[in-house]
Amino acid sequence: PADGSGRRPGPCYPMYLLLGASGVGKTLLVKRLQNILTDSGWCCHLTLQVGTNLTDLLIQKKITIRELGGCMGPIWPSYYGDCSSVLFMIDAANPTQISSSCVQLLSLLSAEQLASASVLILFNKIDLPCYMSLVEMKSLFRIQDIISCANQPITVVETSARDGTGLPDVLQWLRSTLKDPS
Ligand SMILES: Nc1nc2c(ncn2[C@@H]2O[C@H](COP(=O)(O)OP(=O)(O)OP(=O)(O)O)[C@@H](O)[C@H]2O)c(=O)[nH]1
Ligand SMILES: [Mg+2]
Repeated sequence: PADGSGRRPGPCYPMYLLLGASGVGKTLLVKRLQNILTDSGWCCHLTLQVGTNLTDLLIQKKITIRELGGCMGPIWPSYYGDCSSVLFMIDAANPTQISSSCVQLLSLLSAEQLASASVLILFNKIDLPCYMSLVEMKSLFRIQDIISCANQPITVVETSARDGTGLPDVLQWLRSTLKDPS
């Protein structure tokens, strides 16, 4: 039984990477997704590892989400080989972080190991009054150019991990990535 006691720390597939700068809301997102799934009768299992959070969610089948803290940015690429899809989170209420997030996003999109990964970009914290709208973000961030130049299928969502806005879209994206085998 998968009760966690004798569990090896190795990846369970499919593996999703959850990336983004420090404090954008990755850990809260995963907790919220777990709560939504648990409330609707699915079971979840959370494993904590040093520096990385591994979360198993049951969505039709079991998937594993590995959160890599923003402070681990330099070693993100060492996890690319394991993963089938990427969730990249941006704090829409923190304009000063956007250009560095843009650089991180471009570098992950150009990584050879992620060439066939599905990518979900989350603009989080849209509950805050100072958040930038998707229209503003798109022009600042040139998201349209990034999407059309990338080889990966990219989906963009606006979320609030705090009040739950957009989280059904995240779950729907997770399900959709399970449907088309990549
Ligand atoms: N207002 C608001 N606050 C949020 C939202 N999502 C996360 N936060 C808050 O932002 C802070 C950082 O959230 P975390 O989930 O710890 O961020 P993280 O991306 O996991 O950060 P690292 O693990 O350090 O990389 C916490 O105080 C959260 O409560 C959101 O959608 N809206
Ligand atoms: Mg975290």
